[in-house]
Amino acid sequence: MIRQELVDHSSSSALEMNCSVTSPRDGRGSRCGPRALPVIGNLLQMPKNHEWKTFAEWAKTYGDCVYVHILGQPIILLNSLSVAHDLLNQRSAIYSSRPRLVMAGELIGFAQAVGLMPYSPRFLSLRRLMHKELNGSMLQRYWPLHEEESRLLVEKAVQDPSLLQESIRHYAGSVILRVTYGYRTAPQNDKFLLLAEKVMAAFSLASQPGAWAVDILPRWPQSLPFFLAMALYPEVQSAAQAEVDRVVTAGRLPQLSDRPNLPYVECVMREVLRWNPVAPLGLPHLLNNDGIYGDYHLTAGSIVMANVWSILQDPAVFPDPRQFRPERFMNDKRALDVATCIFGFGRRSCPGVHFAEASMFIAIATALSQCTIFNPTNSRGEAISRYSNIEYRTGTISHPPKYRCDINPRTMLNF
Ligand code: HEM
Repeated sequence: MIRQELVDHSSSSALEMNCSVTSPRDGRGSRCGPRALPVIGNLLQMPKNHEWKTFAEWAKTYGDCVYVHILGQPIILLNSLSVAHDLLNQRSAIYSSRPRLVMAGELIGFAQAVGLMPYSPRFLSLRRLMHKELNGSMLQRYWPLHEEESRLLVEKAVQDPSLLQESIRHYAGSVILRVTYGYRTAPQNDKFLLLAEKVMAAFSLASQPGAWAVDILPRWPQSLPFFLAMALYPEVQSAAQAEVDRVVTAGRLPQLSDRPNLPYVECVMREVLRWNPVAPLGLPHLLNNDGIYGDYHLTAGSIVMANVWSILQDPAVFPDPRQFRPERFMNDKRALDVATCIFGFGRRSCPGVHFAEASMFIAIATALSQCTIFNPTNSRGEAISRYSNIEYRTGTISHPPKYRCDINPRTMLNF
């Protein structure tokens, strides 16, 4: 994934990083990343998939701040929350630009997308606009829309579970097209949704690190892990359904105004986000001034990536991290704080966080109130269990592999 991007960067000025960390105690120098070859640097060591796992392994040898370079482009990999917080949050004034994506940004034309823009006056004014539109009381305007689209999603899922993944994609695209253009999508084969999907696919091909195109078609691929988690953990599903049934009186569907009264469902949503983060390495930041951090001298022009996946798998904060356990968020402020890194850092953190959470929450609550999800199978039709090795797809956006599950309507169907 990084390779493509780094070729785009190979023309950048000779960037140096003093990565030799001298221990103040014994004066011996130690390296802070895998040994690099002349010119190509660490190109051959870069993993081809699931980079976040390799980066977490490197951290065991080289520490939480790992340095690599490819064709002269320095890359700093942050593998713990404290380092990511110190640099990307505390020093966000100099860690908030974006690397230049020649192929996706300039050739294909995504350079004007907020998510890819360098830190500039134009970027700041667009961020301010987004903030106004996507925060506070403004968000409530979208509640009826989220509720209606969630109902349609669950209705479709119950009608034909084999189309679950398509229905979720349709849901995500519909919400955005309605909010952005006031356009209502057709139930099937909507021409604009199909076009948007093609654009996303082209962008993904052009440059994986930027495959987010976040401001064009933000997605909720997290709804996919939700259905999978419920099928794998029926006891969680029952507990969440019991809470929904207690709060949402028979004859109506959940609403976003019910959210404060559904704390367990809230924890289910947090756990869905944590369990397999949608963007395991977030989006790359660019350091635009030299900086000193402890023994490290970090040079302007370095790409900085936080390993969100390894932060969210830290057993000290999330015991048994591979298990889906919403209870871990009940009354645990530290776990809740750590989990905020799912939405990124500092001045580039996701401006759509509250919008995204509202949309996810109501889709989850509606599904829990209306259906039971069970019997998960893989693409070969074999049963999968919570102990199966479910390898998520690699890329800037990490999706679960194709799976199927059965979805039965519950007795009180309110559509
Ligand atoms: C589950 C859903 C979502 C997740 C997990 C998510 C996560 C992220 C992450 C990790 C970043 C990069 C942050 C960084 O660079 O430090 C980001 C950026 C961004 N997100 Fe989201 N996002 C979600 C949904 C949304 C939605 C619904 C919107 C819009 C309504 C949105 C708009 C954006 C924009 C515009 C950026 C670029 C910000 C910038 O570069 O300054 N996102 N998001």
